Amino acid sequence: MTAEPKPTLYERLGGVYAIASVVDEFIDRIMADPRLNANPRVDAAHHRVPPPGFKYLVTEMVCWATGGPQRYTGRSMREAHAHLAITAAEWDAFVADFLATLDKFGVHGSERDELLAILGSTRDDIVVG
Ligand code: HEM
Repeated sequence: MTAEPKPTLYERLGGVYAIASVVDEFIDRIMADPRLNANPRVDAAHHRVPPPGFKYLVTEMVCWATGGPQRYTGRSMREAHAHLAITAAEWDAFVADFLATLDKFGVHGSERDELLAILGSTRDDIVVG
């Protein structure tokens, strides 16, 4: 008997349509979060960047990072966030928003843990100090 290969995280999440739906809700949530927009640089960028393009890039990145066939075409995390001076407290608010979105879509267990690990792996490139 040959063991079936474990489906990728991308497949277990439901592929691009499911991931794009989660990103859509998540970006709406963070762009309106007063804890994040209290940082004037984040607030300014959130009002300058058109949400559809932002959602497109984040969807591309999540699909790529979870093992999907997409390729991320945006800037590196360090390059995209260096000018924003994001603090540890802002990072924590961002993660709380992410968890609230996963709850809303019923993403639990291993999928939730694996997504949190991917998120956490970028922290040092995004948070200053
Ligand atoms: C794992 C965590 C994060 C991921 C995966 C992520 C992903 C991205 C991506 C893909 C872009 C677009 C890059 C490009 O334009 O080429 C971006 C830009 C941006 N991100 Fe994040 N981000 C993260 C954390 C954060 C946090 C914590 C904040 C705010 C507190 C934030 C605020 C922004 C803003 C405001 C922009 C637009 C910057 C600009 O164009 O001036 N991000 N992010």
